[in-house]
Amino acid sequence: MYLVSEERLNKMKRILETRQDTLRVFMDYVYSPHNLSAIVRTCDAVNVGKLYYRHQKKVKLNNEITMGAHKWIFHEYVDDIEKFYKDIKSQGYQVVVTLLDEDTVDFREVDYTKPTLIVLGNEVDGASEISIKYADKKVIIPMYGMSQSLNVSVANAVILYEAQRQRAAKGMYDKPQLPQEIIEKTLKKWAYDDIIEENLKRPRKK
Ligand SMILES: C[S@@+](CC[C@H](N)C(=O)[O-])C[C@H]1O[C@@H](n2cnc3c(N)ncnc32)[C@H](O)[C@@H]1O
Repeated sequence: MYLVSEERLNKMKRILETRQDTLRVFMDYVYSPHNLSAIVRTCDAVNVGKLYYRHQKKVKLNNEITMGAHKWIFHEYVDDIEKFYKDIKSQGYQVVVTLLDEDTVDFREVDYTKPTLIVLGNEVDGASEISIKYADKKVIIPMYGMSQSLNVSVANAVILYEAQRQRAAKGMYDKPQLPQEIIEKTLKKWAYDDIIEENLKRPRKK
């Protein structure tokens, strides 16, 4: 029988204690499973607080898409986009929309140590009109080659690692942002899910 080792439990605890609750990402109609997977993995690596997504077919993040990384990230499907933006702004978040436009600033000019929602646009159409309407900042990653844009998952990584750099420099990975009761509750759930999943994978002895 599989039981969670102390080492694995400590790892789960460390993830929750360094989680950047106030750094969040919204995938605004990003649709390619490959891109979704790469974005989820980078969000996991930087330890973002939450990942929001919406998609025409209400795609559910699953192992096939994310290679398992979605298990460790708090994620939420956005149904009512107006309500979503109103709620997040009322919680004091700045909305930073990534965009290929004239009317943008260099992504490094933003202070990502503030509560921040980073918005990623669709692979073909870019960010939606509604996201642009709610943007506090519109940012661009400068491009000097022939290509007009980066792959959306690459753009996500570039911006998240700038946010990670600024937050680490400010010591924001050194003390927990999540309330203790959320850390404990999540730890219990992760440990439980881990045990169930591992035991289901193991062949039964006859
Ligand atoms: C392939 S791009 C979309 C291109 C689309 N034709 C447009 O004009 O927006 C997909 C998404 O990646 C992000 N992105 C890609 N390159 C970027 C850059 N250089 N600066 C800012 N965001 C970028 C944006 O979120 C964009 O919506």
